[in-house]
Amino acid sequence: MTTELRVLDPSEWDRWFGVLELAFGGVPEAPEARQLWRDLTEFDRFLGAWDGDLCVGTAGAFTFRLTVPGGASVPAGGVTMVSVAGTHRRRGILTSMMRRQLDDLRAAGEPLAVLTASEPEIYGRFGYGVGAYAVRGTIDTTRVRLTVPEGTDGVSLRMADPAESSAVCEAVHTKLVPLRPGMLARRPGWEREPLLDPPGDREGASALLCVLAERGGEVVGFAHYAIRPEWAPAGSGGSVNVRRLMGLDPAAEAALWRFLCSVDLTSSVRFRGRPVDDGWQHLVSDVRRCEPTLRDALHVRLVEVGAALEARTYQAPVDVVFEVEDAFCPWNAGRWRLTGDAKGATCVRTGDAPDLALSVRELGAAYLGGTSLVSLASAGRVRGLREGALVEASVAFGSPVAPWLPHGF
Ligand SMILES: CC(=O)SCCNC(=O)CCNC(=O)[C@H](O)C(C)(C)COP(=O)(O)OP(=O)(O)OC[C@H]1O[C@@H](n2cnc3c(N)ncnc32)[C@H](O)[C@@H]1OP(=O)(O)O
Repeated sequence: MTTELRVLDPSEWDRWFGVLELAFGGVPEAPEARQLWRDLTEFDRFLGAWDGDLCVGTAGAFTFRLTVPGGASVPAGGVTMVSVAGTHRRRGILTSMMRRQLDDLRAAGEPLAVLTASEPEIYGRFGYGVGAYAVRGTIDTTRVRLTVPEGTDGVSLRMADPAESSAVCEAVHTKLVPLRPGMLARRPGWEREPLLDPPGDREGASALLCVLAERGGEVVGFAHYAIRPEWAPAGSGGSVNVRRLMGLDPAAEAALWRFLCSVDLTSSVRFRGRPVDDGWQHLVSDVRRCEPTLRDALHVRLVEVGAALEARTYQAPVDVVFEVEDAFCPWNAGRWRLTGDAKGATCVRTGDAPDLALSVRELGAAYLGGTSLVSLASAGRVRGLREGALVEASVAFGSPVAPWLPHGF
């Protein structure tokens, strides 16, 4: 079988998107979601695999800038909408699309690729590591009490129309982007994404609601959520389903959590996709009754090892030689000397003896500071070759703020 891989033409989009929908189970996207994804499609960066005039594979890359430890905003391809038709699976079409995409990203000078995976097992073979995890949970609000920080009572709350308040919510998001590794600066149009609320996806819950947190007339946070009341069909007690919650300071966030935990006729708050170092864990009286569960969130691939490692800073001085294995992008393979600290870094080719041996996947996992090299070494995925090098590098790669991506793409 020969499959042709080419950039997507706008006239092909509907057929192309149909292949993606079918690969994801055949439930069609709601019209407003479909329209948004079409509007966000960057046609010169989206690929279709064709068997004659049959579309059999899809993959795209959004143009993002990724916040990295130290606060720099680094060009990153946001790999998305990957699928292969069921009739053509396991014949290497995904592999050929990943090959082409990483070559294209490299040619475009993007040192990083990121994605959120439908299944975590798919992308390791292409050099992606899990760079950020996220937490989901359910707070039993009949049993859990919150202790909020000073200043929380000074935050006022106001219900707002989600569409009308979109600009102020987006402004809160934009202010937070440089403060957390893993967050993405995106092109115009993405502010529509949090408002997607197809009735078919609500599962008995209300339409999207928005509450704004304000102080001195300024919006300092917001929560997007829906309520599934006690009497909703298939409900097992009323719940508040949090879609997004963001505050510019601890009091703003606590005010929003306190509000959501006290909605009448509900007995739980369900959330997903929260950062692993989220403040709620320390507000609650009983973390067991919140059932936190860890899940992979952002997968990171160093497209150019040298440029990527130079683009971030290091929270402690580091001077190590990595022996990097990268079978899929062999231009990265070999020895690299990373020298850096909190002010900056250089990462250059070297012939010196290696201090640490690892694959590019582990570098991707550790890159945002959310997964420690020591932890990876405990699973045999990083090998220390010089005494002290593993701890030195692991401390340096860490981040005081856990990486987080508050949305999918
Ligand atoms: C960023 C995103 O968009 S994530 C969305 C990913 N898409 C989906 O989950 C939609 C449903 N699934 C699909 O469309 C397809 O099954 C895909 C895209 C996951 C795989 O496409 P294929 O063309 O079958 O993959 P390909 O033949 O290139 O496989 C390459 C290797 O990955 C392995 N692989 C492929 N899919 C999976 C999987 N879901 N889990 C584990 N391994 C997998 C294959 O076994 C193969 O291994 P091998 O080289 O050792 O033989």
